[in-house]
Amino acid sequence: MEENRLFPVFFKLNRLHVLVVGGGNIGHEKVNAMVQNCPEATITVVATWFLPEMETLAHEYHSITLLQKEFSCGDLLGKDLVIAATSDRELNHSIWEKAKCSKVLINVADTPELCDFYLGSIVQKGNLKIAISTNGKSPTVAKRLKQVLQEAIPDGLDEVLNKLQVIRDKLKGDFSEKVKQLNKITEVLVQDKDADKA
Ligand SMILES: C[C@@]1(CC(=O)O)C2=NC(=C\c3[nH]c(c(CCC(=O)O)c3CC(=O)O)Cc3[nH]c(c(CC(=O)O)c3CCC(=O)O)/C=C3\N/C(=C\2)[C@@H](CCC(=O)O)[C@]3(C)CC(=O)O)/[C@H]1CCC(=O)O
Ligand SMILES: NC(=O)c1ccc[n+]([C@@H]2O[C@H](COP(=O)([O-])OP(=O)(O)OC[C@H]3O[C@@H](n4cnc5c(N)ncnc54)[C@H](O)[C@@H]3O)[C@@H](O)[C@H]2O)c1
Repeated sequence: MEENRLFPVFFKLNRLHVLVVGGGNIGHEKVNAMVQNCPEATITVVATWFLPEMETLAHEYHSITLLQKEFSCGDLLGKDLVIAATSDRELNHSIWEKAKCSKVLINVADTPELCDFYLGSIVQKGNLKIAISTNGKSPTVAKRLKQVLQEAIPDGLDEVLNKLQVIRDKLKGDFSEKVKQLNKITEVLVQDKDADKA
């Protein structure tokens, strides 16, 4: 079976500055995904025009800055991540070239082969977050799986996480003893249901 070799990480977008080039449907979708996860995400969007939905989003989230202009090299200065989401394939390619020269990580929305990272489909329940990737095969399946998991994960799990944090902070002893105790307490989460019935 073919394997997904992407390595998931969870960015703290309030500590990074993201440049999005393109203020149309896809630019809006990507910016919206970022602020839904991190309302303080620092995002600059450069585009020759913006969808009204993008303008509304920028009014709602003050860490979004809209710059109505053509993309230029200088837009990359001080940015940690870039998303090229214009409708112009050649332009997207040239943004990629410039980002590579500047050693900035880039996602090129119309060319998976040029992406240093993909955005995932995201399940969120309180403190829990699960990011899904289909290796770029089918973002629609990722979206559907998100809906399934969102329903399947009980709301009560967040309470479990909060209680476990309290226990974790209280546990004394050396590191391996702490790990042993936490594994014991959480054993119930992976207990075989059939074994319970027996
Ligand atoms: C998960 C999600 C996150 C997000 O965007 O926030 C995401 N795409 C979503 C939706 C979606 N995207 C597309 C459709 C239409 C149906 C279809 O074409 O399949 C739908 C469905 C819909 O909108 O309902 C079209 C599309 N997408 C890409 C291309 C280019 C290509 O494949 O060549 C094209 C063709 C463009 C064209 O034909 O013009 C590429 C990528 N899309 C990815 C992520 C990355 C791979 C993730 C993975 O590994 O699975 C990757 C590689 C790069 C990236 O964008 O990061 C988000 C779900 C949000 C949610 O959870 O609700
Ligand atoms: N990755 C994904 O999830 C995904 C999904 C669907 C489509 N796409 C791809 O994303 C791309 C964008 O699609 P869209 O629907 O958002 O397009 P769109 O036409 O709605 O928006 C294009 C944006 O690019 C901007 N732009 C164009 N030239 C520019 C320039 N020189 N400088 C600055 N901004 C410029 C425009 O001002 C506009 O804001 C398409 O190539 C499409 O194939 C990706």
